[in-house]
Amino acid sequence: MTTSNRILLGVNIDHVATLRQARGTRYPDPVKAALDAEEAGADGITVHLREDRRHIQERDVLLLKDVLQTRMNFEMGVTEEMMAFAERIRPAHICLVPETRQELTTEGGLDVAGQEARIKAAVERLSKIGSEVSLFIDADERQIEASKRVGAPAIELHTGRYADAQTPSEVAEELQRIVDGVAVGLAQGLIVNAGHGLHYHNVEAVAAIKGINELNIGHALVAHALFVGFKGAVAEMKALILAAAAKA
Ligand SMILES: CC(=O)[C@@H](O)[C@H](O)COP(=O)(O)O
Ligand SMILES: NCC(=O)COP(=O)(O)O
Repeated sequence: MTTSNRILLGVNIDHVATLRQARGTRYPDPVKAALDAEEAGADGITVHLREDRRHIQERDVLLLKDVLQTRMNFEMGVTEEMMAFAERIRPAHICLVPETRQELTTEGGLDVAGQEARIKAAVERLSKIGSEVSLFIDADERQIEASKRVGAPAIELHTGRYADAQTPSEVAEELQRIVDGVAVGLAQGLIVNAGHGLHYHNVEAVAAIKGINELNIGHALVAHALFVGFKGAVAEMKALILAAAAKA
């Protein structure tokens, strides 16, 4: 089991694109946000090219591919269209996520256990282009073990339920679910990332879980950037997670 306190910050820039798409303008440019994030200490840049193109567009992904100094984590649904696009851009990391048109945001984890053959085929196909494939799943032992069986080297635990928890006991219960999930993932030899709904006020407890490789954070950073600028928002988050991991 990894016991190192090293933790990485993946900055998700989707919601810079949400603001742009709201008016159909050329600004704000998520590519500029990515470069600013890198300057402020981001270890990687995450983008989710949704089937409905509500925020990130192909143009963003293609430009990022050329200009990123760090690495791209490309989130995608398991569809033929996305598989073909990923084969074209060959991102360093690919995270397979569940997607439905009506959802406001990604509501739950990918059901790997319920569709092992399909996910295994996708992992095999995407691994051939040299990408490290991770599966965005709930912190559920069954899903983590299935992720190992389908050959994914990495998982990203969905922290949305923890972020949405209201009472202290719910928060503690959801945090424990993530702590347990990390332990199961590490015991399976998986790289364990986490993300979704993480904010300045709830991130430290997750960053303090030993063995987590990377946190992917977007919405809270973009919101805070309105008041302190994108570089400031990223630098603040990075300092917070590094301090939390160092104290653990
Ligand atoms: C897969 C995931 O965790 C999502 O957070 C996504 O990356 C953000 O985009 P949405 O807000 O459109 O769900
Ligand atoms: N995979 C989670 C992610 O990239 C960021 O999610 P959020 O911070 O925008 O909720």
